[in-house]
Amino acid sequence: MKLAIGNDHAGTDYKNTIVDYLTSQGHEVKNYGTDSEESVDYPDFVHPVATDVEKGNADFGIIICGSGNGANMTANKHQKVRSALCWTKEITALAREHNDANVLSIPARFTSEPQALEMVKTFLETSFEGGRHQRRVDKIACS
Ligand SMILES: O=C(CO)[C@H](O)[C@H](O)[C@H](O)COP(=O)(O)O
Repeated sequence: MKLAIGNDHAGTDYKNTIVDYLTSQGHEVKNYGTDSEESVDYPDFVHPVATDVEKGNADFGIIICGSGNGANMTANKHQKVRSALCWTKEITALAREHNDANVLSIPARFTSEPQALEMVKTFLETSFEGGRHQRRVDKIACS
């Protein structure tokens, strides 16, 4: 898969672990995140991920900040992006099954690293169920 990942200073360690895992699995990963722990502004590192997903240059995006909220809000400004803030494997599976999420937002300061990795695996392995959920997803967009 083609994946795009972005993070601020709160997510650098998690990003490195996730990128190592994804590349070891043969995924193509574009890293838009900061590689430092110096304080930065999360929108600068999230908009490029959302743009890639929106334009079809990435199958999925993964974004990481301290709470996951700022990154999630930023990504969801993009028309074709459905970014889900997730903190458990179960919520992550539902974000794919019911919401057809195409971006996973991880709250690095409120999930363990193994749990974040588990969420990434679940996100990529879980399919959208369609059916009644498609109708609801179609109603999310406002133009
Ligand atoms: O969680 C975040 C945005 O939703 C960011 O990662 C920041 O860490 C958060 O805003 C806290 O800021 P700080 O500069 O790291 O104290």
